[in-house]
Amino acid sequence: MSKQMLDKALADKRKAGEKIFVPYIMAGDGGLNNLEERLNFLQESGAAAVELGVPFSDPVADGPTIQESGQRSIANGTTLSGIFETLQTFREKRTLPIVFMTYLNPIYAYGIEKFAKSCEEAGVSGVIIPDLPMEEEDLLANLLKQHAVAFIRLAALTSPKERLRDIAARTEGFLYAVSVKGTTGARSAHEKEVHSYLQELKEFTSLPVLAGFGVSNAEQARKLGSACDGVIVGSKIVDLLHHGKTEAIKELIQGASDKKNISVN
Ligand SMILES: O=P(O)(O)OC[C@@H](O)[C@@H](O)c1c[nH]c2ccccc12
Repeated sequence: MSKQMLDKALADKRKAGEKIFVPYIMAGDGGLNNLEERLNFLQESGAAAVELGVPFSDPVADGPTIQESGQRSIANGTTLSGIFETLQTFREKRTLPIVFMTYLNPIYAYGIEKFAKSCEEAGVSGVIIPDLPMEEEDLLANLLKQHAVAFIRLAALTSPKERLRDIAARTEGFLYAVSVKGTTGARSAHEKEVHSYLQELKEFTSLPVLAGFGVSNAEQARKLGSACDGVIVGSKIVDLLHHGKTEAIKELIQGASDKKNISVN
């Protein structure tokens, strides 16, 4: 059921000819009691879904902005159980699909089977696990399937073509196209090869391809979005939220999908 919610939300955007915008926020940054309000705000601002970070002490793929956000969240006492409980409290009202971004360790510590079950119960539509290589994913993949939770795979710029094809064939919900070589964080520009990489990924899957990493303004979002189905923005959103600049978030989301201004490369 929850996977369906994600599939439908993304398909609706594509049918309407709109680009997909998925903001990332860290659960528990500022306290878990702001979560419902933040999700509502992002939905009203035009987000198609939200990537919700689960804080972890050793986040290998996170750049400084997301790391600090995770540390604030941990200092607030955020746990995976607490996040599930909070999501449960407004599950019925919620129409915005949520995907978790978490590392394998918190899932292991919580219990893999219990994790898949809790995702279903809390209405979590999908999960992204950046430190779980394709070769090791079987056990978790089956459990997630049983509980109708989309297992969103990540493609990397450095992966050979055959591997990208394989990853694209396996992904569920959407394909996360990591668009920089390195960790998360705002960057001034993307490398030229990103455009052809995104177009190639589009050929490998009929699911939406979303570009993430290094997108921090509407122009970058439109540029990358013109080669795929939309973008994921993390560090910039986390930073603006932390400083209470909600208007700027609205402008960023709306500017990213402004059809009048699509720049052609
Ligand atoms: O922060 P950026 O550069 O906008 O990138 C997105 C990113 O933050 C989010 O998707 C994310 C946060 N941590 C991750 C770890 C791996 C993959 C993705 C992520």
